[in-house]
Amino acid sequence: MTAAIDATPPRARPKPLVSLRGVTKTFSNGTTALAGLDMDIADGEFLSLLGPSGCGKSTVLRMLAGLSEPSGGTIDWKSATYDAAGRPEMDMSFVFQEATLMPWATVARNVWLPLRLKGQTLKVARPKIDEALEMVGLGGFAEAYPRELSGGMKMRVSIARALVTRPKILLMDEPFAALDEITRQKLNDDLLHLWQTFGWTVVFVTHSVFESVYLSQRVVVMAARPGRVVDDLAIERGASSSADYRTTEEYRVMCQRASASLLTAIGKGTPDE
Ligand SMILES: Nc1ncnc2c1ncn2[C@@H]1O[C@H](COP(=O)(O)OP(=O)(O)OP(=O)(O)O)[C@@H](O)[C@H]1O
Repeated sequence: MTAAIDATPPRARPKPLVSLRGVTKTFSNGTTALAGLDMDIADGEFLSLLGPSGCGKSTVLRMLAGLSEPSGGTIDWKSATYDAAGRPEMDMSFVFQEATLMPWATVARNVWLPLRLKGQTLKVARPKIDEALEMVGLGGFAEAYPRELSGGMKMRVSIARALVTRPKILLMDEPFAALDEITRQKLNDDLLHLWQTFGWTVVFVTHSVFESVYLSQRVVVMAARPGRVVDDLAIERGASSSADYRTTEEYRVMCQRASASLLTAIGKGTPDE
């Protein structure tokens, strides 16, 4: 006789790619940027860090990238190999708010940079450069110079430069904050499409409620002084396609919830239940 099978197993939680436990960061001038951060980031997840200026969003990103060490607590990459200095070797790229392109170099040569630093010649790297430029919709601009490009196109080059190493993890620090609304929405759509196609893990820092809810599966809301997590919202997108989602009731409700959390984070309200 077989044992009865529970027909309602608990919902499987995705395996964490990285776990942060009790992470603190105090700078040498005494500023406590983070006070005891606990967070799991799942493999393949699109997670946004949303919060007011100074709540430690960039500090979290920099620590994930290994550019800054925590003062306390642990950052545990579950399946990483480690380099000689004890840092995890991850297929990871960083995109900053500024495109930071070399003005004297063509688009192709700008995108080449990370591979050049790994010792690849332009000739060897070329197929990967062209592939990355195609991915961001700049297939015809390889020989253009940054001065010939709009702000949105420069950011696309910056994203192509991040993608040229074919990373599995993308860390993005307010990449679209300086762009006009229409360009930003277009880049949001294209980023979402790329994420849906390639399944990277994305950690995306933003001040924008609308952007965070539109892009993410999870929005982690942070508060400042000291930096901490105050809410963790799962975004259920349902069946809406990208473009339609912005006009749905689900989107409006989630934006309202994230806004309420953000207002709480800056001390101007209480979150909705
Ligand atoms: N190198 C540093 N030395 C001293 N203090 C720092 C340093 N870097 C950041 N801070 C401080 O740590 C706190 C968190 O900074 P962080 O840049 O992570 O915040 P943020 O949420 O990303 O802000 P913003 O949205 O304005 O970019 C802030 O008070 C900031 O002034």
